[in-house]
Amino acid sequence: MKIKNIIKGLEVEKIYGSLEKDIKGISYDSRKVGSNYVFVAIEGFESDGHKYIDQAIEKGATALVVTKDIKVDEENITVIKVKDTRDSLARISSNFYGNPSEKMKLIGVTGTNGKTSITYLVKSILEKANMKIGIIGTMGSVIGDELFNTSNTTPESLLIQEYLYHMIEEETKACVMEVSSHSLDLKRVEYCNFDIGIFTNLSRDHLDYHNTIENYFNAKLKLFYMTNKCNIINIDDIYGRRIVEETKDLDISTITYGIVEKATIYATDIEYHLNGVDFKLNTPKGSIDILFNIPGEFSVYNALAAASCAYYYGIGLNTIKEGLQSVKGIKGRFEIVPTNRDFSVIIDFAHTPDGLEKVLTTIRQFSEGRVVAVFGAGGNRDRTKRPIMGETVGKYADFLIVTSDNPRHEEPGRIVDDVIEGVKKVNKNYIKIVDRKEAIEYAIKNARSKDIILLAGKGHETYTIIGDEVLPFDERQIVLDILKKMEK
Ligand SMILES: CC(=O)N[C@H]1[C@@H](OP(=O)(O)OP(=O)(O)OC[C@H]2O[C@@H](n3ccc(=O)[nH]c3=O)[C@H](O)[C@@H]2O)O[C@H](CO)[C@@H](O)[C@@H]1O[C@H](C)C(=O)N[C@@H](C)C(=O)N[C@H](CCC(=O)O)C(=O)O
Ligand SMILES: Nc1ncnc2c1ncn2[C@@H]1O[C@H](COP(=O)(O)OP(=O)(O)OP(=O)(O)O)[C@@H](O)[C@H]1O
Ligand SMILES: N[C@H](CCC[C@H](N)C(=O)O)C(=O)O
Ligand SMILES: [Mg+2]
Repeated sequence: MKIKNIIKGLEVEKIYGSLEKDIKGISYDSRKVGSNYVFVAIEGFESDGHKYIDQAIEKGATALVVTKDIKVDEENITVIKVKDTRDSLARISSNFYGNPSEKMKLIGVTGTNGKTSITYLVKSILEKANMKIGIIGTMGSVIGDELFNTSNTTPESLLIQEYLYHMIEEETKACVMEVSSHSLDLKRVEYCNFDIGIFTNLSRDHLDYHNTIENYFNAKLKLFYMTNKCNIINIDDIYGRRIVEETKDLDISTITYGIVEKATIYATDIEYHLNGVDFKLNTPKGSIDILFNIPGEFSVYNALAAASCAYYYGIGLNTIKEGLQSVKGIKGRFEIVPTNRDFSVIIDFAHTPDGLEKVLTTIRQFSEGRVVAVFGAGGNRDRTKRPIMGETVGKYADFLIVTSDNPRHEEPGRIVDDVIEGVKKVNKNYIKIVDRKEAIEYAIKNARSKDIILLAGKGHETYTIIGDEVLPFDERQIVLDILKKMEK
């Protein structure tokens, strides 16, 4: 594609050189530049792409998108100066891949907890309505039958556009994408043509990045100004009600959902079980009973969000029911590990105070023995949530094993101490075992009859991140290995 076509709609400050060159690809990482590429220089948090321009040219870049005045020795290099290279990356990536989001139904899901869960529920329902649907999110991107691992929940704009392009090629005409607050702030989803935006809830997380809850909320709010057709909002959440208020003058539909407040789509007759939750799904077009296979009130909210999305697309209640009920479970979300013993082990991705409260209160509803929690907090992430996580778990569990969860570049023992600071506030029995494998082993070896052991924080992850290293760590396997060892 010619440069002049790639930069359509781009706000340009200055251009040097020809716009007639044919471009084969785009990269914002000098190490991944190929022959006849555009290199987009981004000033990041750790480094500055402008420092790597020479390397980019060496590797074959023939055009540069920059924010700084730079001197290029080579002739024949086109330089395009812009105000914001993250925004420009999103614009040119969308152009390069033929603006794929305009050719499909794109659904964005944002909020602190529940995004991944909802994407899989939406996929299940839409598939029952014979729509082929892709996913972009924490557990990777699903295009056709293939899963592509991504390191971010919402990848960089270039990758989003590439994935959407491949979805179109595969005749997947709908995509449900998790839209993180970082991605909204860092313009990864700019120029995405969203049909629908779904809001789950907002609670404490990511203050390392946003500093205040208000900034975090404002980042999420952006999605609901980007949508073209419908906003789907949980109005039992105070921030959900604010979104409805803030967007009330927009010329698009709003569907509200909830259990407590009077909403468009709501649940009644909720009956909780350890293996799921039953409820009546009520819509303006009628009601239907749902037997949902993931337990907890939070699961009712996730199901309502997904049902609202299907409802907007005109999918009938029976199909919605079929789609929701055919989800037998989602990896790492209230996943019960078979132990064949008289105690239970549950793996769950709760990694925020709210997520922990939700999953622990669900377990408490049915526990006959002790509730034992093995958990920690991630390194190089929000520190302010750590003591609150400790306090929350202390409130709802009977015994706490405080351990590590992806220490990244922090000292694991110190992260554990930050969590314990909160545990101490509630005067519960706890033990500090920094090594997570040893912590799990301790929980299992000391399990009593009818105990429920919750392994929280890692969910679907089958690795642990120490420094920059990603090492294998699959809790399912670890539990099974410990049980086997105990049999000997
Ligand atoms: C804080 C943050 O989001 N940082 C993201 C950001 O990195 P950065 O701006 O710091 O990049 P940098 O390292 O300073 O480099 C600047 C530029 O120089 C370039 N470079 C660098 C070195 C080199 O040799 N050559 C070169 O060209 C880099 O490619 C980059 O373009 O841009 C990168 C490329 O898109 C992201 O991978 C990176 O995510 C990091 C890894 C991250 O951990 N992000 C987390 C906090 C995040 O985004 N999380 C959310 C939410 C999670 C959830 O709750 O679900 C998510 O969506 O994943
Ligand atoms: N609607 C909800 N409200 C509160 N907690 C929830 C909800 N849904 C799920 N959870 C809890 O949060 C955990 C993470 O759920 P999920 O992966 O769906 O969230 P997410 O928003 O995608 O998280 P992330 O920001 O890491 O991508 C679950 O394992 C569960 O403990
Ligand atoms: N997407 C979330 C995942 C957290 C998972 C937990 N295992 C951790 O490492 O903190 C984040 O990056 O904050
Ligand atoms: Mg997710």
